[in-house]
Amino acid sequence: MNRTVRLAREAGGGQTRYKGRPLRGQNSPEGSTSRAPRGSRTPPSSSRFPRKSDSSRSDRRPESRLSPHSGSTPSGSDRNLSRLPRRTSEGSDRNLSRFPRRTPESDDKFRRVYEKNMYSRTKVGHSRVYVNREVKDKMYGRTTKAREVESDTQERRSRKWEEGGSRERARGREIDSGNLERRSGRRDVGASRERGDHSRGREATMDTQERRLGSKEEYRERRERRRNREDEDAALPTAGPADTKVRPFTAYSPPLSPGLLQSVTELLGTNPPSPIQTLSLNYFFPQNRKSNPRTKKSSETLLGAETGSGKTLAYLLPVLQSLKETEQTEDKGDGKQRFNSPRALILAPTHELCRQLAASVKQLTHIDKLRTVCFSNPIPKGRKRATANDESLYDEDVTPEDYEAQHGFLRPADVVVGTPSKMLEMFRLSDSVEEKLDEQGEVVIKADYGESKGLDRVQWVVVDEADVSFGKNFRPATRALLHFVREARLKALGRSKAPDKEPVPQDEITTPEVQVIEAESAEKEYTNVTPTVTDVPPPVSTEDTSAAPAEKPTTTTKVDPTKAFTAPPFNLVLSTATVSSSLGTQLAVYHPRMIQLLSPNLHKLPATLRTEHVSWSGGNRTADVAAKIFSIWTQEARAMRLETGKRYTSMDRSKILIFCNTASHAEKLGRELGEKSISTFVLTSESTLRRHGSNKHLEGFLKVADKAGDQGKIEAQAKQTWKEQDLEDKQPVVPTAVLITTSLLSRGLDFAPSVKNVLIMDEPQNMVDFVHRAGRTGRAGAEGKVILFGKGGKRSESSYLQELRTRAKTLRA
Ligand SMILES: Nc1ncnc2c1ncn2[C@@H]1O[C@H](COP(=O)(O)OP(=O)(O)OP(=O)(O)O)[C@@H](O)[C@H]1O
Repeated sequence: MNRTVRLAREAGGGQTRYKGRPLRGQNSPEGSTSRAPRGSRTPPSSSRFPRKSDSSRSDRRPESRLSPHSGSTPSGSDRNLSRLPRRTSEGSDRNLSRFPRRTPESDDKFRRVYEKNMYSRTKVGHSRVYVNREVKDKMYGRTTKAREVESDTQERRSRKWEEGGSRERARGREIDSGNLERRSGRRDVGASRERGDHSRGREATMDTQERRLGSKEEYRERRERRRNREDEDAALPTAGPADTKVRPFTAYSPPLSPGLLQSVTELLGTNPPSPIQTLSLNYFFPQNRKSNPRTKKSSETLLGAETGSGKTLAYLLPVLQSLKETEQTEDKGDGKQRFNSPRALILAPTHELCRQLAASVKQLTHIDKLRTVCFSNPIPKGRKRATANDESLYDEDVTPEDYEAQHGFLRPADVVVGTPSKMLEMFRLSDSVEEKLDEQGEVVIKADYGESKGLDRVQWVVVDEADVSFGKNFRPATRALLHFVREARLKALGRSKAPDKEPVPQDEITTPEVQVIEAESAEKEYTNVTPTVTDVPPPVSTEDTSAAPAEKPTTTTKVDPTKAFTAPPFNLVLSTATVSSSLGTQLAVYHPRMIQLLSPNLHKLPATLRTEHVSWSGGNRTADVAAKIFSIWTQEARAMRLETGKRYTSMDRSKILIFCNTASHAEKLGRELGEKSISTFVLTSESTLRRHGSNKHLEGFLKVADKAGDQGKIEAQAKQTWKEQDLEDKQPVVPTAVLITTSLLSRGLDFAPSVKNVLIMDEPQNMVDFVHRAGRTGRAGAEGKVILFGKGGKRSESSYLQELRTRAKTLRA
């Protein structure tokens, strides 16, 4: 016999296994009470395999596992063969009745399979030998942990196989007995089994299955019918399996127009869609999906995904595609209608974000030519600012008339971007909106408004940063605007009479077929989206209770439960990185049918974002911040020298974003860092720069929504300018690399990848605030770091910060 095989037998035991279970004809080597130790090859005990008596088991247990180098040959191959199950006089009958007869061939086959599984071929010196896996692990330094994991997996598989087997057998018995009963009228099925009449059982099983399933075609037809029925039955919003297979953007064209596809390619190159984009595209363009598990129409959708995950594109693509598709039909009228009103409204909480979103829309539609107006870009075309301080051109002073006359929404506008209150003002809906509780404790939205203009064609309303827009400060304006759009749409659809009482038929809405998806795995670690009884605001009704003055009527809008549950006559899309408990409550009460598309990493920090906690030294806090900033730049300089051998200049410094809690604190920090030769730029809600209607002052910090590579070009240009100035002035010019701000800039803004560090100086107000501040870096797979100041000994660190530190760890993706 071949030497290598002999070595193998010596090294191992005589237990014969196949895929984690003992081979047929062999009794389980496991003891009746003891469980197999981890890492051993013993299969879990199973009633399927009869156990041997203890004495016979001890015979079979290997004394030692030997190294192939030991050269000792304990009792050789014969001994191993003798370990194969022996038929004891007491067990043999039972074995014979349950298993096929053992033959030399079958024994040989078992041995081969056993060796294949237990042993592996390896090279020792110049010869190839079979060695026991455990020995091999030791030879190659494989860790016990790795072995344990593998062994656990095998054990699990083995158990699964056993369970599956027993289920199968039970099912077989059922069918078997039923069939036998029918065929021969015999009730005593046990008798036939005792006689070993298994062939009849098998036949019966096959017969029954064939009769049950019918032909393949019949089966498919039935399956199709069942699926269709499920589609009809699926109540909204039901969870269905999400189609998360990543396809390139090109796979969505059509329906994505070639123009949009080209713009996306210019922006992202060949990058595939992010997970939330895949969810969204599969949902809004279901015709593209191969599997179509459950589809149902819905006009309300929530997109939830971590910061920097590409939610903007996730909602813009379906909206812009839909606008492009319906453009033809819209233009068919008298040719003028299109110019009267926008077809999509995009709401965002800050002017900075509105401007950035508008720039993104413009970039995406520069080929398809959809017109975009941003109400936060107030300077009318053709007018130049007289002086830098020309107050008349600030945001607040731009009137709807200005827009109408020179810039505005009465000219072609497919998409309008703005904050909710600016929209109300520009559409002449309201100067003031407030939410109050009336005497009965019901929520009342109070608004003064003029004639509702220009909202009758709105097909899409997108609410970005939905948890802020539906939060305490913005809710009255957002809800009021949604109310007015709804009214205008119903009027346009000829349903102005008692609109609150009857639900709006879905067919009248240009809603695409949608897939109902809810990612189960979404972490809701620190927010509770299920409203509690105390959370739920009182129900809503619309009722005119106050007499309206002739020109500017005042309407008190009560929220009405019937109205709250009817679908809006337009598509409503909310986008957020945090589903806060108050947003959850709002959705449960006002939009119970909303479909939620949630990325599995919702409420997690981006995977590429690192977190650092820094203690205060106990002295001047500004000095600590300055020290941190210099240490960041010093590290960068060292890394650059090592990697490229080049000298690190002030132009090479990465950008740093610092968050404070108040405007005054931000201003003070800016001043003090300036004294330490750190050039900073401070932007808070009180800064006059904000009112100039452009994001120019944030240039270098914000990402430019333009062709891929343009960001790099812009930064290179900026560096060049600095260098030229430097030469001209013969003065060292230090570009501003530190932006100090408050939570104002923590929402939605897409900062450039050069913003690599975010410093959180003051304790964020809550976890949501922390997630958004931290999320300004580490975006779209770029590296980033968030540094949270305030860590100290247990005494100096507030309990809140301690909690935040612990939770930040759990937020790792
Ligand atoms: N598929 C993609 N591949 C690579 N980069 C992408 C992709 N989609 C979007 N991006 C980029 O990711 C960045 C972040 O996108 P976006 O601003 O939409 O994130 P977000 O999820 O809205 O973040 P936030 O929650 O902070 O608002 C943008 O610069 C965008 O160009």
